[in-house]
Parts: sequence; structure tokens; C-alpha cells
Amino acid sequence: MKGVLMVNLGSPKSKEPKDVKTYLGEFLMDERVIDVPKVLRTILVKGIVLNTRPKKSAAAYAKIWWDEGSPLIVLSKRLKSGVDEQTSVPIALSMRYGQPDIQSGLQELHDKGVDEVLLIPLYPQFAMATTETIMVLAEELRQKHFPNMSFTTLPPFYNHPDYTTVLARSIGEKLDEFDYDHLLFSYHGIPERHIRKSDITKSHCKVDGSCCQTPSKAHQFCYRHQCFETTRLVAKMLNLKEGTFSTSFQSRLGFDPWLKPYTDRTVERLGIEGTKKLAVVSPAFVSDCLETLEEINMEAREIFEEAGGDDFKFIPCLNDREDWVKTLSRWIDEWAHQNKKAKVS
Ligand SMILES: C=CC1=C(C)c2cc3[nH]c(cc4nc(cc5[nH]c(cc1n2)c(C)c5CCC(=O)O)C(CCC(=O)O)=C4C)c(C)c3C=C
Ligand SMILES: [Fe+2]
Ligand SMILES: [Fe+2]
Repeated sequence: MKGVLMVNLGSPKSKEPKDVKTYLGEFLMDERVIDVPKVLRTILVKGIVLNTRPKKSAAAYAKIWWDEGSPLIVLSKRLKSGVDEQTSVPIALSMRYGQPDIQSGLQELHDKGVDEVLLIPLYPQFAMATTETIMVLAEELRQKHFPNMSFTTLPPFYNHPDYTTVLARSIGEKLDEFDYDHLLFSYHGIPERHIRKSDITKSHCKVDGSCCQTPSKAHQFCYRHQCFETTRLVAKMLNLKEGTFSTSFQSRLGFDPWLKPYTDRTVERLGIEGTKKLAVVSPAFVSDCLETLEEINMEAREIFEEAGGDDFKFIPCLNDREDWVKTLSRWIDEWAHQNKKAKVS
């Protein structure tokens, strides 16, 4: 029998520093997130980051936490419920870090008699720190606990017309209410090193101005290319004029070079250079979370206003919008009603 496991990033159990510390410990000790040898990662994470970051992060979580819990988890659950109503295929929801974990999601499906699983990493663009780590952990758990299950993974949908249509519509609806000067597409950043590591050609990705525009099979796993493609396709659908939109990367951590341009500096520059009305969308996430509700809608807004901007419009993620729920449900039904691989790329 076929079933679906939707997987998002996950959040701490509560906004208290001790729970944030447990969550950050699991997240940052992932070798696909902090990708240095284990001894160095342990010193970095347990000896340095976990001594200071949990307090700072907990204060940020406290600003966005809802009565029902973490927005990311609540919104992921709403998305799952919406999809449940549209399809008869059994669906479970898991988080890569924290609860509900991937093992319990697979167990839930197993208990319903599912042995063919469509894994849906809830990320439009591929990254080692997101899609790949989900696939690797799910496969480890399969081999250990569910050897009779088989997996198919939904490919990154950054350029899928169904996805870009829904994203463009969600942005267009907000821009209709707001006479914007500039639309910023702000994606979560990753260290530049991750791009080179994921380059299957070992020579294409230079992380410069041109490699992501030059066709290459490396782009199947190039987060940077896929982010710029999402922007390009959506900008085309919305008929945006050159110079009225741009792409940037947020949430950098540590001292390594991360993908540029950085969102905070871009927002500040736009304000200083005279942009008065700025709209920001974050298409690396399908559910609103700390990175959109606090970092964009609070921090970036403040930076923009201090730099001379007047109006800042935060464009929410797709969350449980009806057209997004319908799109995901249709992809699931297409997969469930064919014999082989998911027909979604
Ligand atoms: C596209 C999605 C994401 C990528 C790529 C990603 C990479 C990445 N993140 C960190 C470090 C942190 N990220 C944090 C929060 C966070 N990250 C994502 C998504 C991606 N991360 C989401 C959805 C969230 C929010 C979770 C929530 O509960 O709402 C945090 C925790 C908050 C903080 O302290 O800032 C850290 C730390 C690294 C190092 C990385 C790539 C190497
Ligand atoms: Fe992150
Ligand atoms: Fe590239």
C-alpha cells in the first residue's frame, strides 16, 4: 500500500532556552549542517554555540511563538490536514529535528500497512542541509526498522510550473494591495562550501556571477541555481520589470562565507538608496517560521525603516493556502495512481 511522509525542518519543544538548546544541539550536530569533522563540530557546537545561542534564539522564538506552539509545526500540521482532506492516500508528518520525528512518522505509516512511501521534503530547493539530510536519515531508519518499505522522493519543485504558479499568485495578491517600489526574494542562506560539495561535476559551481546561469547537470543539486530560478520564473509570471526585484540570502551563522548578497545588507542598502516601499517574500520555506516571522517581518523591517524606508510588506509563505494544498494533493494522487516514479519533475 502507498503512503506519504511529509517532512519539515522542526522546532524546539517550547520557547524555553533549555528546549531551544536541545533542538539546536540536534540540528547543528548534523554533519550535513555543520559539515566539519566530528571532533571539530563537537567543539564548535557543544563548546561554543550552545553556550550562547540558545538564550538569543529563545528570545527570538518568544516573539513569534503561538498559543498552539511553534508556527512552523502548527502550519505544517494545517498543511497536512488540508492534504488529508483532499486525498485518500495515508499521510504522516515528521520533522527532521525534534518531534514528531521521522521514525514515528514511518511507524505510523507502517502500522497502517504502508510499504511504498513518497517522501516529501517540504523545501522547494535542494540543499545538503535540508533535502539530503532528510533522505539520508529516512534511508538509515528504513534499513534498521522498516526493511520491507520502499521510498520514492519528490524532487525539488523550485521550477515546477504548479508550484511557481501558486507562489506567483500568492505574491501577486499581496502586491495588488501594496504600491511597492521593490520586491526582494530572500532565501535562507548556506555556506558557499555546501554548493561546491554538492556539485556532482566537481568543477561547475564557482559561486560567482555566471555559473548558475550556465546550463549544467550540477544544477540538479545546486541550491543557488535553484533559488535564482525560482525568482526568475516567478518574476516572469508576474511580469516584473528588471531592477524592481532582486534575490538575497538570509540567516547566516558563523564566520565562513555564505551565499551573497546578504538579506540584512540588501535591505539596508535599498533603504539608503531611496526605496520607500519594500515587499519581501521568502520562497525557501513553505511554512512561516522563525526565519520569516522574526528575521524578516521584525528584524529586516526595522533595518529597512532605520535606513530610510517607509513601508515594509511581509509576504507570508504558502502555508495552508487552498491552491497549495490542492497542488500537493494532486502531486500525491498522480504518484499514487502510477506504477513507478513520482511524475512531478
Ligand atoms: C531552506 C531551508 C533552510 C536551510 C537551507 C537551512 C540551512 C541552515 N540553517 C542553519 C542554522 C539555523 N537555522 C535555524 C532555523 C531555521 N532554519 C530553517 C531552514 C533552513 N535552514 C528554518 C525553517 C528555521 C526555523 C525553524 C523554526 O523553528 O521556526 C536556526 C535556529 C534559529 C537560530 O538560532 O537562528 C539555526 C541555528 C545552518 C547552519 C544552515 C546551513 C548550513
Ligand atoms: Fe536554518
Ligand atoms: Fe551554480
